[in-house]
Amino acid sequence: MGDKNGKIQLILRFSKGTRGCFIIILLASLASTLLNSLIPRIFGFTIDRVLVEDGIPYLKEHIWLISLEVIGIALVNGIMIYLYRSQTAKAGETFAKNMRDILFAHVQRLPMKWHDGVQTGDIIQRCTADVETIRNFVVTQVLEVFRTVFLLVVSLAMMLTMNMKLTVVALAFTPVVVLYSGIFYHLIAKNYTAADEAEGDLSTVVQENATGVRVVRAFGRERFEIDQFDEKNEIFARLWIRLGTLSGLYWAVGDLITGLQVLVIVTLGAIEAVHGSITAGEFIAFASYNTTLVWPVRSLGRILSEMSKTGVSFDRVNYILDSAEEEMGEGGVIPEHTEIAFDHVSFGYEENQSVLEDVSFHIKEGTTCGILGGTGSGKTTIVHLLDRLYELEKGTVQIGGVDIRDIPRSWIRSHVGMVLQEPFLFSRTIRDNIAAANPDATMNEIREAARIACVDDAIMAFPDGYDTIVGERGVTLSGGQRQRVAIARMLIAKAPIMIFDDSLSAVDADTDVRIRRALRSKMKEATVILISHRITTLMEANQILVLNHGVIEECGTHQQLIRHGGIYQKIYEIQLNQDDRRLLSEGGDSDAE
Ligand SMILES: Nc1ncnc2c1ncn2[C@@H]1O[C@H](COP(=O)(O)OP(=O)(O)OP(=O)(O)O)[C@@H](O)[C@H]1O
Repeated sequence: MGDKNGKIQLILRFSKGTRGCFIIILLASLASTLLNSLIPRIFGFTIDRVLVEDGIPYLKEHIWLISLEVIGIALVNGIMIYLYRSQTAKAGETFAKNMRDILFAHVQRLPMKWHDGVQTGDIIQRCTADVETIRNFVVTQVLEVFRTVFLLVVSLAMMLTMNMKLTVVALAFTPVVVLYSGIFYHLIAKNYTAADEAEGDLSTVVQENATGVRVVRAFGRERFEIDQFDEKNEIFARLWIRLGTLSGLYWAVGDLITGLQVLVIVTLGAIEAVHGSITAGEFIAFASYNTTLVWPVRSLGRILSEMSKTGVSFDRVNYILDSAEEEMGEGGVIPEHTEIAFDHVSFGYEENQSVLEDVSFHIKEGTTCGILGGTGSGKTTIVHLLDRLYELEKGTVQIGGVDIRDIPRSWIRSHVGMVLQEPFLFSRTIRDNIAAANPDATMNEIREAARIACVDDAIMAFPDGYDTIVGERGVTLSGGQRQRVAIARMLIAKAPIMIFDDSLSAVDADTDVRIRRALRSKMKEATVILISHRITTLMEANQILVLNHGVIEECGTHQQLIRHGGIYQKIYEIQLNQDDRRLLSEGGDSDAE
């Protein structure tokens, strides 16, 4: 169940803004309990002192006074219940909102390595279902604890004033209920963990299928995916049925024990009344208080079983909050220029994995460096390290002569602009997607960026133009259009370091040339890394690195590499077909050589 202090601190964090509500709820609950506890006493008093032959004459004549008293109590009680319910709703929703806000903000700041290790469905499960379990417990069960304690104390006090012996008998059942509740507490916790995790697995399958629906259709994998879902669904249902059965058993045993207790008290109470140790009115009031006593004991069991679920959910939420956020490193050293240097860098995402091996290169400020390499050769990894998405293990990476570990991450993120091979666009308008990198950008700037990315015409051809919603709720953009919108998004950030990670792979060779031409002036102002499988994309670069299985095999300008006669030259020969010859003659009026 982890560290109790930690949990209390978490509850305090989540309950910000709800403390006033909780105080009102507690007071209303206390008042309501006290008022309710008066009723059996009034009934007992009426039976013993009013309805009997020698009853109080005044009250006999004015019996409505007793009714008035009961109505008054009911009225005030109603107000208290209203306060209790309305404040509970307010506290509950505020509590859950705080929890979701804190979790979402934290997930945003967790390092890439953390995201690599968890499934999306599991994060969703922790941020929704687990939050709901905790909310439910805190606003209903925790308050129930107070109500239960109030009821127990008040009922016991009333019972003790009437008959000590019967009270002791009534209390004798309590340890039994507490003991069996404790046993169920552990059983339910164990089963709830499995059921909750199964729900996370199920969410992952649904989420992956919703995202990858095209792949599923394209490969005719519907049957396989349905079977896969059925299997997870079956496990999920089985675990929840088991949990339900366990709860059913728990309630049945609980009812049996409490039923027995009531039976014993009514029998013994009746015997006492017959012997005259208590009056008839007291017997009725006592039996009534006993029922009220039984209820808190029963509810104590329920609280324990809910607590076991909440403990599991708390640990699952805490797992996210306990994970260290990315250190933004404010107050570090700010580089004065954007020369990039990798010095003897070796890296693997996992232990004993070697993705980059002793990689060293320099990119002068304002120049373009092309990277060519086969699939999985480590090109994107170089970008990840430069953007400090992963921590370096061996060697150094510098920007402007400063080790990137000394540069604030926020500076790096706002000065390194990136376009990925499969860019992600939000389900918002195209305008919002482009402006995501600079919310203050004017419409003119947005259109200018889109023009350079050669996507303005395509956007204007949509009926809603820049207000066209992208993705699930709107227009589906082609792969090439998405890449070009992402290029526009990067341009709007005006980052002095620009990275194009195979970001023209989905556009045809002609458009590739057009975009590169349009980008030329922007690229001259920046330090650029251009990653591509296509030599025509890279050939204008000031230097080109050829990466093979994480090692830099060749380095030089296009002409130097051709002359060198290595891998680059071979790839060049393979790629150089008729079309490319034409493009080379059009686009190859290079600045580099
Ligand atoms: N998050 C990760 N965790 C573990 N291994 C990873 C991770 N990302 C990449 N890898 C592995 O690192 C190696 C290099 O990947 P990288 O993405 O850098 O290659 P790439 O040259 O960009 O490939 P491509 O051209 O196909 O995009 C691959 O073997 C890949 O499986």
